[in-house]
Amino acid sequence: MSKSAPPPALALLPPPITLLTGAALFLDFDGTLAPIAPTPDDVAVDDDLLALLARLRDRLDGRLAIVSGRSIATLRALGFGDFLLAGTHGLEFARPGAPVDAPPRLPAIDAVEAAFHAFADDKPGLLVERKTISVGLHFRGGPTWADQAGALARTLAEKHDLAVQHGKMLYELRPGGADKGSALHALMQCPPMAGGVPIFIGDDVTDEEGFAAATELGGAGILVGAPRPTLATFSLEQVAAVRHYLAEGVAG
Ligand SMILES: O=P(O)(O)OC[C@H]1O[C@H](O[C@H]2O[C@H](CO)[C@@H](O)[C@H](O)[C@H]2O)[C@H](O)[C@@H](O)[C@@H]1O
Repeated sequence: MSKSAPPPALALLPPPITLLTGAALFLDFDGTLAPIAPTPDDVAVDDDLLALLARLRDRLDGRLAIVSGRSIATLRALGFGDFLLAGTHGLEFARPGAPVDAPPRLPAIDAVEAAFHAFADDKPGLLVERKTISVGLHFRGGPTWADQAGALARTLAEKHDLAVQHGKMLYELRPGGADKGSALHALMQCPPMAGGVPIFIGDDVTDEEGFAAATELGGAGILVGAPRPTLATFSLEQVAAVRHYLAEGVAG
């Protein structure tokens, strides 16, 4: 987690298009490249988005990576197989066509998954998301369960020595020791990202470490969504604005 507390909510300016010149671009997925949907499986990636990202990556001499809470297996299934990827909040990495560099799935994650199911399965609207090396408890369809879901997540995290990742209507349990900021630092050490100015675009609290890391290295964060306390420097109001901004970057 970042050591600096986010400042109070301010209305931030949109990023200038010149910010993309020489950028090493780090893009969150859910809520940034694709609108938030009722469930994780309701999200699809369209060919226009993949083509736009491929053109932008070429323009940036390869310096474009997807940095997501989704697992790399899921990112690849969604269509991002040709891109440099960091998955599960900075725990997994993969280059196009190469094996995934990730820690093993811990037995504790299976135990948490069973406990999540025991809690959620008789409660309409709750959803347990099985992920490669983590597990999520979604309450978007049952928001009245938010407090109990959070209490359960924290109890299980302490019992099994895992990290709690709070997302949008989601508690996820995963091994600790990484976040999107550490992912950015790691990717900036080697080609193709090394030598660029890091720009991180994201919408969620899980993206704040990415904003902090990009800023530390002389770049900037771009928050997607309404004003809130953030370490980002700029903002774009919604997914459509992100795609428009990236398209402007391709056009130069
Ligand atoms: O880092 P991201 O790429 O933003 O991924 C974060 C989590 O995104 C997904 O959950 C969120 O999006 C879902 C689909 O829009 C939505 O239904 C859910 O309420 C959100 O929390 C994904 O399911 C998680 O695994 C990711 O960690």
